[in-house]
Amino acid sequence: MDKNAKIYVAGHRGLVGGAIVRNLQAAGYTNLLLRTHAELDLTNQAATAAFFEAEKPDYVFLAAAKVGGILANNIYPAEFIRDNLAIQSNIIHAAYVNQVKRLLFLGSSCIYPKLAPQPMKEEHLLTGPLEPTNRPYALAKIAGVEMCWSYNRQYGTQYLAAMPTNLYGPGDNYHPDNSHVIPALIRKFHEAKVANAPTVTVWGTGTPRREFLYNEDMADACVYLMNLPDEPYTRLLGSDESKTGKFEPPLINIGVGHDVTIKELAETIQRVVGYTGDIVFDASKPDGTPRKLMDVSRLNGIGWSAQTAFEAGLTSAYIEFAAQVES
Ligand SMILES: NC(=O)C1=CN([C@@H]2O[C@H](COP(=O)(O)OP(=O)(O)OC[C@H]3O[C@@H](n4cnc5c(N)ncnc54)[C@H](OP(=O)(O)O)[C@@H]3O)[C@@H](O)[C@H]2O)C=CC1
Ligand SMILES: C[C@H]1O[C@H](OP(=O)(O)OP(=O)(O)OC[C@H]2O[C@@H](n3cnc4c(=O)[nH]c(N)nc43)[C@H](O)[C@@H]2O)[C@@H](O)[C@@H](O)C1=O
Repeated sequence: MDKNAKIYVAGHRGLVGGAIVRNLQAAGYTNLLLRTHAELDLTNQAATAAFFEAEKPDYVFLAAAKVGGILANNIYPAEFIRDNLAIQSNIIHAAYVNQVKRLLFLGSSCIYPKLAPQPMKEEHLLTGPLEPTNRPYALAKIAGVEMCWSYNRQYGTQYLAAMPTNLYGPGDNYHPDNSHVIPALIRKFHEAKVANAPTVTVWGTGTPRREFLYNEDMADACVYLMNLPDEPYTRLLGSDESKTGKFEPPLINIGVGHDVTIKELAETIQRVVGYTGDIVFDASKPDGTPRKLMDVSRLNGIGWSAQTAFEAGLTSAYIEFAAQVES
């Protein structure tokens, strides 16, 4: 991307979108196109089409989505499938109509089957049933991958779908119920420390395994992918199955390549926060997928790997959260 290229970051106030903006600005990109949800509702097809027609971005990072943790996915399944299908469909089509050069669509590791072999490779997509707690969201994201692939095949576009593992970091959503596990536990341990509470309750059995990537690393991977030279970028764009007979969607996993149990995660956050009480597990809450570890060899093979050590990333996230609640 030229430093003055017009770059649209959809979802620029979110955990990932915010980090992409910081990454681009630090690298000297000056022509960023940003709209809040209130300024442009991306579920509105006409408004999205008019925005693209007026602004004609060169590159698009599609980081706007309806996002939440295991409970939010369970409580609001209609919103998770409807909003995500609408946002991605409106943006991908408007990008094609207005000749966007490259688009990076962000999906999620939950697109893979609940019991996929571990670590999960890109080729494991659509090889088995999905995890029920997030199937509506996962199906929307799978449709996004298929849409990128279809537009690439029919129209020659250059749309790539990146599938991040679970993310965390500064700018996260710390809602007590709707958030993901890391921000939820940072809040729970901090509040228990302040209140001198004897226990903190962690959902589920503590046995599921999760892989976590720091949001600034995620942003770095996104910008790295967008800036790849034609070779290897075009190699990642998938092949036409009707010609090659191969199932090769334009897909790339983004992760760190190792995981921890929720129990180990809780103990690490307990240490980072400095909470001295006990942890109890509430097995009446869902565990979700038993394990979803990404195979990141495709990403490593093109020269990118995550840099932030887990405890250092958790410490930065906690410092930001503590500053927020104290201000
Ligand atoms: N967080 C995670 O652990 C993971 C995230 N992902 C994916 O990464 C991407 C980014 O997620 P994340 O940054 O965590 O999400 P956030 O919830 O932090 O941010 C989402 C952003 O999308 C915007 N948005 C939502 N709905 C609309 C709408 N209808 N119109 C316009 N803007 C809208 C919000 O705008 P506003 O702030 O103005 O309301 C917000 O900036 C998503 O595609 C998500 O599925 C994938 C795996 C894990
Ligand atoms: C990113 C990813 O995020 C979601 O899938 P998930 O990985 O299951 O997400 P989660 O972070 O909410 O939970 C991870 C694990 O942690 C346990 N857990 C313990 N205590 C708390 C807790 O207090 N809050 C939460 N949220 N979870 C907790 C929880 O029971 C589960 O076993 C989907 O949105 C999915 O669609 C998606 O893309």
